[in-house]
Amino acid sequence: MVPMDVVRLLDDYARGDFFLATAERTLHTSGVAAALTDTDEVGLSARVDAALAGADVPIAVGVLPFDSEAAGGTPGHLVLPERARFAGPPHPAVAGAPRRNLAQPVRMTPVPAPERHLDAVARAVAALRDRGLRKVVLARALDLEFDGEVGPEPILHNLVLDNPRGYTFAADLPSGRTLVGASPELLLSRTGGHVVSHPHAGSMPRSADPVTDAENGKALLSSRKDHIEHAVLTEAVVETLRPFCRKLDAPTVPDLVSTPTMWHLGTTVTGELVDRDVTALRLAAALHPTPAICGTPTESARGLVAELEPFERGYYAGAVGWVNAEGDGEWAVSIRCAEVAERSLRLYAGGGIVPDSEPRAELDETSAKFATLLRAMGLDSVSG
Ligand SMILES: C=C(O[C@@H]1C=C(C(=O)O)C=C[C@H]1O)C(=O)O
Repeated sequence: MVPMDVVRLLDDYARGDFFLATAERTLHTSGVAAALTDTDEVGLSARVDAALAGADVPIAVGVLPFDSEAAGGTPGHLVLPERARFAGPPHPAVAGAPRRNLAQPVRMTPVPAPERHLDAVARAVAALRDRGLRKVVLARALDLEFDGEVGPEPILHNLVLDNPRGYTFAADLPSGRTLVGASPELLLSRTGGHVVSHPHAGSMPRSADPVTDAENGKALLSSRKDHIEHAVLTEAVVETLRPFCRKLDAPTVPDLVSTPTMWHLGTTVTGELVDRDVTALRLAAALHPTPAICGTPTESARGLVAELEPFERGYYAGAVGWVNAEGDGEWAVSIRCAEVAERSLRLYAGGGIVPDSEPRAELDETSAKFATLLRAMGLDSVSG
């Protein structure tokens, strides 16, 4: 097989396609041979297996929502494409490629207003204590409106240039909108019997000043609050994967992970499957929603999210990825992303709240997380 040129794959991406770039490979698919949409993720996974068995192009790509049981029922949505092409990773090949220019928005509206988010965090802290939760993840949105059409293509292009690591994606949604983003976080990958998850929790912003930047990384490594937030997550991932695995390893101390905009605590969990019939999609559905984007215990946290956030998350804080006929695949947590409509965009950013969380620091953390998308759009970070 002639290796595909990754730059061409990126240039070929157009609204409606699927694109996922990682440090190891790039995937671009186009066309729709079959589309499967279901609010039952385990059922969806079985339907995808059946469809893949007879498919000409034996891969399925798509998205899982944050909460398929939410009012309005956002379904999981997978497509068996007409064409699928893999290439090597975009970096370093794309280094030096020119950035694309985007129109400036005519309006930027935080949802809710920053003061309301501060209030929601304070209420979340109180609810954790009153209801006995260990953690909840609260998000906010930022709406950008434009005079003319804004396509996902230039945003994806700039995100790929900006993010040498992680999972940079564009996925078509059932609404015809596009989810575009650059997530640092691997929910699950499966290669043969080998599974990997790289959950993230605990955050500090990067800084342009090298001294402050190094201090922020160090502060995160020694923050008790962030280690608690992280331990809740790792425990849940290990517990969920354990029944599927005959061997499972998770280091007891997390790593310091960096993206161009954030520092995080991350733990690489690896395992060997008992049963190779369990696909990457099935495992992703079992793990999702992790405490990285929901909380612990899951159901109470999901309820608190619905009470305190004034919007539906849709496909933000869900999962994006692919699975093939062998059951291999990779699924990233769909964060650091935006939903792109014709003339508007909704960005999302959230953070884990534990009993020691400070509202102001949590608001600032979400502002820092918006920067992944804002930078790709040629905009400065928002404050507040
Ligand atoms: C929820 C988000 O990020 C998640 C929350 C984190 C945290 O609370 O420290 C860290 C990484 C992500 O798992 C987001 O970016 O929107």
